[in-house]
Amino acid sequence: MKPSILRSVHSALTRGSSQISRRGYGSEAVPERKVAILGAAGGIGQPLSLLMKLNPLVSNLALYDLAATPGVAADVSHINTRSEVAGYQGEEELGKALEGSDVVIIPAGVPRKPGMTRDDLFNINAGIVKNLCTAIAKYCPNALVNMISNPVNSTVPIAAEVFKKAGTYNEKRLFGVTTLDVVRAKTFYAGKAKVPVAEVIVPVVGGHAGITILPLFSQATPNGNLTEEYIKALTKRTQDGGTEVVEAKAGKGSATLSMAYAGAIFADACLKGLNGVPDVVECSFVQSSVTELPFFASKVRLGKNGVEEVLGLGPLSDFEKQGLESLKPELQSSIEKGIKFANQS
Ligand SMILES: NC(=O)c1ccc[n+]([C@@H]2O[C@H](COP(=O)([O-])OP(=O)(O)OC[C@H]3O[C@@H](n4cnc5c(N)ncnc54)[C@H](O)[C@@H]3O)[C@@H](O)[C@H]2O)c1
Ligand SMILES: O=C(O)C[C@H](O)C(=O)O
Repeated sequence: MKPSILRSVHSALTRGSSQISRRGYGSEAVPERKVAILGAAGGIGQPLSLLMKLNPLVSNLALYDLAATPGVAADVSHINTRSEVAGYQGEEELGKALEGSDVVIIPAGVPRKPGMTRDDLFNINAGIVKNLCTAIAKYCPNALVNMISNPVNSTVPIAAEVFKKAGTYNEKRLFGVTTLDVVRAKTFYAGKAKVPVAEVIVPVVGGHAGITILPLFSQATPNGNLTEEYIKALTKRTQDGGTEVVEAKAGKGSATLSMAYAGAIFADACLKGLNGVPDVVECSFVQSSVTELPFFASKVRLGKNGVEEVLGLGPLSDFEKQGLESLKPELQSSIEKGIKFANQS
């Protein structure tokens, strides 16, 4: 990697600490923050471990998986950045990995193969998420939980039910990570609108599967004056972005590198919020009253308690209004499926 590229990756991930410095703290005064990654040896987990090791807001990085974490942790720990890295392997070490965590990121679970929907992962991943969340409730009940494991539309409600049963549920602290949808929407929009990708802002709302992913290109900036035909094509490409990668990988999994990038951006936003950086806003799938659905992705203001404010949808085009109505039945049934699973097993 060219030094200039490394510098921009580093600066994208360090904006939080520089804002803190500008607000009167020395870099040594950045608070201690422990981040745990569950599924750290996987396709997402490894590059995400690397990116979180580059984040100066992290003081302790706990890498947990069923196997192979000693190697990943030894490797990542040689990088000369702030955080101390520790690897934890097997269920008996899960408690130690979680204790004291401020943010827990969960990419544990199986990925799709061509021809599968995210819901086809439910039977395996629902149980994994349930067990991990049971441990989170026990060992770090106040952590912010960043759920990456699919199907996110169901795994987030599962986590909520597990936390409710344990008496630790706080709706401000549970997030479905939908940042990859935003990352894709920005990239695809910039390409078509011929605007600098670094300047693009596009909210993506709804959920994280097929038509439940609703990019709001009518609110995209800079304004690219795209025709309705282009907007429809961009919407479809964003909704099918995960499938595009699954097909290109031809049986070798789903998005890992772009997801690690997206996961690192979202975790960084959570850390900035915890540290009191103002105006940190990201889209996320959270408990919501923006629509009649109990969970919904929209812009969320992050702060010292996690979610400070769930922001509304803003003005929608007719095409987006239609998309919103069409996604509701599928999203509702995925949410109900998660709730039912958590309460029956
Ligand atoms: N939210 C999103 O935008 C998004 C994007 C991409 C992938 N995903 C999802 O992320 C998940 C992981 O994808 P991947 O490509 O990294 O898969 P992977 O198979 O490469 O890695 C998953 C890792 O999870 C580990 N694991 C399994 N059960 C575990 C348990 N009980 N405790 C701890 N670790 C456990 C495995 O050992 C493995 O290392 C999948 O469900 C995938 O669909 C979500
Ligand atoms: O598509 C998948 O299965 C993985 C992930 O949800 C994605 O959007 O890339």
